[in-house]
Amino acid sequence: MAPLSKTETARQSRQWEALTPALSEWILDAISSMGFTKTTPVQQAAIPLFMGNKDVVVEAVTGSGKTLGFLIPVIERLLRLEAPIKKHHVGAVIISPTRELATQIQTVLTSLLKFHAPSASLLKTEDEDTEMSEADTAPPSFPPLTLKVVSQLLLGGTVTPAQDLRAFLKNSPNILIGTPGRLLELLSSPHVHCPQSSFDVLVLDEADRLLDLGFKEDLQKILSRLPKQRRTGLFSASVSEAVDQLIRVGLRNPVRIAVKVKARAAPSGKAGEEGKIEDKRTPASLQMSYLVLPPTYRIPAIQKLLASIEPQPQKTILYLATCYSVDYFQHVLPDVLKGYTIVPLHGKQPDKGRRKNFTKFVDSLAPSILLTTDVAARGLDIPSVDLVIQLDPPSDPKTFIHRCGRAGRAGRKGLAVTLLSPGREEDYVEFLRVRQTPIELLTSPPIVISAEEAEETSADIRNIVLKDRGLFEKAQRGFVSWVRAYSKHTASSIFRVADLQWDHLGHAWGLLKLPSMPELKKWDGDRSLGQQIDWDNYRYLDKQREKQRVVELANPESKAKEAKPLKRKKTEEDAWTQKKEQRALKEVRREKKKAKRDHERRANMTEEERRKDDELQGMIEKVRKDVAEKEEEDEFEGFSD
Ligand SMILES: Nc1ncnc2c1ncn2[C@@H]1O[C@H](COP(=O)(O)OP(=O)(O)OP(=O)(O)O)[C@@H](O)[C@H]1O
Repeated sequence: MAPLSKTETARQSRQWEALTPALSEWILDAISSMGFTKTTPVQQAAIPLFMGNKDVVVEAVTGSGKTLGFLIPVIERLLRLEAPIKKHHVGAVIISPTRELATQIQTVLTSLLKFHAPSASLLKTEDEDTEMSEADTAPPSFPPLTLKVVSQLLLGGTVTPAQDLRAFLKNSPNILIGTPGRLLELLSSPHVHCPQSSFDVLVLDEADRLLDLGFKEDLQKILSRLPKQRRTGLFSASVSEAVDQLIRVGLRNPVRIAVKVKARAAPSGKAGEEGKIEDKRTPASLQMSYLVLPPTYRIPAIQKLLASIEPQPQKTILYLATCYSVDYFQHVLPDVLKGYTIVPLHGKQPDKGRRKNFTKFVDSLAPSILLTTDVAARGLDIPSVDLVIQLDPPSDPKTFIHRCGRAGRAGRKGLAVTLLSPGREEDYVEFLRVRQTPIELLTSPPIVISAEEAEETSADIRNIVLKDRGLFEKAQRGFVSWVRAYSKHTASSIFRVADLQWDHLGHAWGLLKLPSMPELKKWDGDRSLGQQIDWDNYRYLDKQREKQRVVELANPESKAKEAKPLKRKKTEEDAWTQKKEQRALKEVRREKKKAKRDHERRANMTEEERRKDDELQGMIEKVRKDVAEKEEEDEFEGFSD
């Protein structure tokens, strides 16, 4: 691949009008009305190449304007075809890993197309919902051979595949934007055509994520349904080795465009010595920081951070490791982080709720915190997010820059803070530095937490849990899922279950006892966490559940009787639990053996060899765990809660 000369790019003017080939007048109008006076560096480099006849692989920091960097060339290419694309033929496909991101791409596309009269005439307008006369709302008509861009959004969970097909047949879109599964379903229909004569361009947004194990198969099937003669663009803030594989499969002599940021590294400490200038994979406007705190100090630290940042953060994203942890903390945090609207968002929420919550966060006028998982790590463009907090670093280090990059977008100031535990987790800082993602200790605002404050917050959380037995169950489930996620960190030599301080974690979560789980088999600490709970009088807030509990408590036989019809399910669950425990035990044993082997193998390695070895082992481990997790999730889906 021929890398683009950076100096050459820098010399060019950053005016939209100066791009060659020149953009259409209506696109220039659209961009100017959006208030974008200059191109961003990635747009400057990618638009002319992708509009011309080049395949591109584009890596540019989060929030740097990649969406327009591919949408403008896609539109321009379709509108420069010699004749309109035939009915039920597709000219372009844009693939995104999440529904939210696909929806966002569609929104940006629509806001551009409003400026293209022939395409705008086919957009559904708000007027359709008003009571204007037909004559007022009738779209202007254009000769049949006028080139137009019509798009369709394809998302799992919203409408059925049959409805997608019906909409396709009715509107005959020439751009499809969607998540891989739904796109594949539509492209598999014999009524949807992508022949060489019509199909022009494919875009993979967040390309590296699309190549992760979960999507790879669908993606390859999609590729097999598209003609080989086409333009292809891969866009992401983190182009990994996996993308290099795809380049070999689907791209022709692509140009690689890498827009990185130069930053001065932290000085070595020697007198008069300045830090070196290094490449950074995160935007200059984003301050990337960390705090080292024991588990019980973390929520008080978040309280303090929110209180000491000036001006007060209006939109914050707080990342947790799992859906079940979000499901638990959404009930606890409103009482602990007072003054903030807490909005939960995770992949196990029903689709309608997920969309509603996302809109609630985006539209909120009050200071709000989106409590979420990696489902909201990539691509989401909510310009008013000024703070990102990672209560847990992500299992996959690639996700790290995407999570942080939800703040500090398009040159706006942002702060991303990652919370690490003292000890081995502190090695994560160096681990990130080597990956051109330097983070620095947060010193301003200073966050100092006393042991009393930490204890008080744990007690507050526990008191919230004590009000509802249902919350206790959510806490237990959330904690187990968190431990499981922790054991799956790619950087497995940094995040080790064996190093976890169970009692501290239990208090930090407000647990009333530690759940019984294989990871705790050999732990001889106090599983009751020093709590004396009157379990018989510990009530559910939910009236139905409480009634049932009281009946069962008074008459244990009725419980046995009631349980009878469920016997088959119970047996299955028991078997599942046993199987899970055995698997986890095996895992613990294997990890121990592996740690011993690794120690012997690495004893004579240089630091560089060790770093490479870490990367390699991490990749192997991730593939193994992804497969195991998928198997386990498939089993788990079979049981209702
Ligand atoms: N030329 C421009 N000038 C100023 N702002 C711009 C320009 N182009 C795009 N933006 C704005 O920058 C923000 C980030 O753009 P976008 O979402 O495309 O970033 P991205 O590079 O795709 O980020 P990520 O890697 O996180 O997906 C958006 O709010 C967008 O409207």
